[in-house]
This record gives sequence, C-alpha cells and structure tokens, in this order.
Amino acid sequence: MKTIFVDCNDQLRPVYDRVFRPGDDPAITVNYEPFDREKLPEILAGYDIVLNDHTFMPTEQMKLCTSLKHVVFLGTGAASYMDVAALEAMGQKVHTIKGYGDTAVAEHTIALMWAAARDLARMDRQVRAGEWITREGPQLTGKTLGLIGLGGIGGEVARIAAGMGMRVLAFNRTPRQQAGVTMASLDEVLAQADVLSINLVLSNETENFLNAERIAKLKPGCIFVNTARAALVDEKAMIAALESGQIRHAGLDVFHEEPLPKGHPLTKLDNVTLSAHSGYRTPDASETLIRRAIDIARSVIKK
Ligand SMILES: NC(=O)C1=CN([C@@H]2O[C@H](COP(=O)(O)OP(=O)(O)OC[C@H]3O[C@@H](n4cnc5c(N)ncnc54)[C@H](O)[C@@H]3O)[C@@H](O)[C@H]2O)C=CC1
Ligand SMILES: O=C(O)C(=O)CO
Repeated sequence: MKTIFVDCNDQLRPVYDRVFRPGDDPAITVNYEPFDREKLPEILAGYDIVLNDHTFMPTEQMKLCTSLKHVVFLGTGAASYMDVAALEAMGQKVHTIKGYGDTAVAEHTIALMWAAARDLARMDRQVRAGEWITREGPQLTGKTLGLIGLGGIGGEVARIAAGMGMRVLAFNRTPRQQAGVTMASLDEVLAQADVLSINLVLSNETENFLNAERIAKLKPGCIFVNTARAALVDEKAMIAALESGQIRHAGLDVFHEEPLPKGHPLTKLDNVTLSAHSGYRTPDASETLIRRAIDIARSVIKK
C-alpha cells in the first residue's frame, strides 16, 4: 500500500472533494492544516508521495523524509520552492504540472497590464478615500506588446493581446510561429515594447535575466508586467527605473519573498500594481491542476 500526503488549503479543498472520492483510491490522507515547513520530516513520516501546494521545502528537512519517493508540485515553477536537483539526487522524484493554467495566468497578465496603464488600483484607493483625481493613461490598442518568453503562458498572452489589436513582438530562445506574433531579438523587444511582459521559466540561465543593463534599454515610459518569477528581474534596478520613470508603471504578481513583507519598498511606490501570486487562481485552472496531480499520484502508485 502506498500513501499520499496532500498539502491542502481551504481554497483547494472543494476542488479535491469534486475530483476524487477518498475510498476509490489507496490510502490517501488529506491534511487541512497549514503545511509547517519546519516540521516536514514529522508530517511526512511514512508517506510515499506528497502533493505540495507552494510550500517551501528546505533540502535539509527533506533529507529526513526517508520514506518519500515522489513530490508532486501543484504548479509549474517548482524551482522557487525546492532544490529540484538535490531532491532528485536523494531519490525524491519531482513532478510538475505544465500548462494547467496558461489561460488563467495570461488573463491575469492582461489585467495587470491594463490596470497599470490606467493606474486603476491607485485610483480605486483614492476614490474610496474621497479624493477625486482623474488621470490619463495610455491607450493600448495599436501599441506594441513585447514578450520575453513565448511558451505556454506567453503564447496565451500573445493570443489575447493580438486579438485586442496590439502589435506583438516576442523573444524566445527557440523561435516559434504564432499567428499575430513577430519574433524579434531581445534588443528589439526591449527598445520597442510599450508594454513588456516577462514569461520565462526560472533556471540558472534565466535568473536575473532582466538585469540593470537590459532595463536601461527599455523604451522610456514603458509598462512592465511580471507574472512569472521575481528572480528573473533585478529588483533594485526595476525599482530605480520606476523611480526615474524609465518604467512608467509595473504590474507584479510574483515576489522574492511571498507573502510580500509589510513595508517592502515596492509597497511604497505609487506606480506599481500588486497582486498576491494569484495569476493561476481560477476555478478552471485549479480543477485541471488537481485532476492532473491526482492522475500523476495514481500512475506512480500503479508502478
Ligand atoms: N503567476 C502565476 O500564477 C504563475 C506563474 N507561472 C510562471 O510563469 C512562467 C512561464 O511559465 P510557462 O509559460 O508555463 O513556461 P514555458 O516553459 O511554457 O515557457 C517558457 C518559455 O521560455 C523560453 N525560454 C527558456 N529559457 C530561455 C532563455 N534563456 N531565453 C529565451 N527564452 C527562454 C522557453 O523556450 C519557453 O518557450 C514561469 O516562470 C512559471 O513559473 C506559472 C504558472 C502560474
Ligand atoms: O504554477 C506555478 O508555477 C505558479 O506560479 C503557480 O502555481
């Protein structure tokens, strides 16, 4: 008999309840408590498989989880939550779930792009406070969206933006063909984008990809959106560019430290719109995510 530990929260609990019936499966234990990363060896003792919902897994703690053979990360970007190579070297296979939420994240990217252009979050705060300050923001139809990374999510962002009448320029390691998208060099994308969205995966190669030198090449006054990973961007250089106006406004869903600490420098800037790593949080994406996670767990159990 194989046992699965499910790192579960109140948002995902109804999804689990919909997509599988405990009892149809081998022993499944669902944990409804916060998944305390200091106590992983204790919590995971005796389990073969864990479904991890964005809990940071320190290698030192995981070393002590001796029964564990499979870690199913409920998402694509596991590298921000665990040292995948170290876990695999000690016999814990890491599974990720690609493509479950491409449309969800793309829609959130577009929402941030528009919120940034029209400064919606700040206007909402001001109107609520009784301050009636009308302000202008750029119209985006006919403008250029630059994409760094044209994979699953970048491709969906491109599809929606092209449909809205934006010119889409994309840089990707391997050129791709997509209707409404023109492939370009990185320098062309940086120089021409009125809105820039980064949609790369985080790896040793892409960490700090948008560094100070590349930020300096951005079209002055452009809008920047990051729904991928914070570590892709030099945060200090991005903040300096926001302060100088090189970047007009940034829409950010991902941060070096999540939750974003209270009082963080980004929270002090007027020209940023922040969301709580929620790009993938739609019922459609959650359902696909959990179904596929359960499928992976079942296929591992059968082996
Ligand atoms: N905010 C959210 O809720 C979510 C964020 N994400 C993040 O979104 C990002 C994109 O995810 P996907 O579209 O699924 O990834 P993907 O793997 O489908 O696409 C990434 C693209 O980047 C390209 N690429 C990789 N290295 C490159 C390099 N050095 N130079 C140029 N291009 C390079 C690849 O060829 C690929 O086309 C990831 O960082 C992921 O962690 C994913 C899901 C939810
Ligand atoms: O899938 C991912 O990598 C996310 O960021 C959200 O889970």
